Amino acid sequence: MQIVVPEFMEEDILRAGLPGCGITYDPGLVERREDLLACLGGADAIIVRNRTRVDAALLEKAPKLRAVGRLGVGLDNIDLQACKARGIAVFPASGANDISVAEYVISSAMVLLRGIHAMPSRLADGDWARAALMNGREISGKRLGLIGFGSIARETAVRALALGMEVSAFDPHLAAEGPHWRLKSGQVQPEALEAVLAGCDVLSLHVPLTAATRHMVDAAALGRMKPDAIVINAARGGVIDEAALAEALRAGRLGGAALDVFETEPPPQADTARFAGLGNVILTPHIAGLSRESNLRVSEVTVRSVRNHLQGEAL
Ligand SMILES: O=C(O)[C@H](O)COP(=O)(O)O
Repeated sequence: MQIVVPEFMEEDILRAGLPGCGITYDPGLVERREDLLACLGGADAIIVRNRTRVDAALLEKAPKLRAVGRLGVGLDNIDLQACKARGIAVFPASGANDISVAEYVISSAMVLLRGIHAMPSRLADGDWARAALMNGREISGKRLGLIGFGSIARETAVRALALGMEVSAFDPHLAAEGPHWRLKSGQVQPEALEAVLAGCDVLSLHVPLTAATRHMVDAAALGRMKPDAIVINAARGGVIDEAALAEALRAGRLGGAALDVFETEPPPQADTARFAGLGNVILTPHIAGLSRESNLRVSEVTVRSVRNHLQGEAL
């Protein structure tokens, strides 16, 4: 069996989990599209992160392909319909990076509410800016608003409730009544999108990027929020209108933002320059779901799914 992996993963887990397979592991292959397409002729499975476009052109070059392993949960880089039409199974690593993303959201919220993220460099420059920071806010008693209430949002809510936050969530795919709103650390309040936006102190996005969610948080949505609210996006860049967010921050109509994902990745300089000079912003290079622990879990889950599928089909 032939497995092609054009993006980074835990190589030991890959090789140990697929013994006897021919493995092409080249984390730089994603940058060399022609080379990637050229080595798919005999591939039974491909394992990707979010940068490999698994589209009709790629599938055409992979006539034997039976499985796509996804080292994450976002599937916007994969043509699911084309895979389905060919009978190719797609395996996201559901659940494997939930905790990492949830911890990213909570830690960003705490740091932005307190305003402490810029302090090390200011102090190193000799700026004892005590007065500027003594109005930092506690997370306890604040309201977290979630857009989307899947498993990552739930892990985030569990932690927020344990820290004394109130949590409300908008998810049109879930019934307003039901046990799914009751978590081990408390109760989440289902709300309409408008109510979540208007009532929260911290907004966190947890929806995939689809035609329906593109720019779901636009200038109008941001305009409904409290002027000191924090916006956190560790979902997908296109869900929020980055230009509108930067404008709202610059105009002082929001309290701060943490962005881990961008409309284009890596973002062109003009996109990140929008946030230059803003003291209340954290920008990170799509790492919310990546940690030592989640990298291991994600690789293990993905290898297991691909192996089980290929073995099952071979029987
Ligand atoms: O979709 C995800 O789970 C995150 O984007 C992390 O996965 P990735 O690094 O493989 O994109």
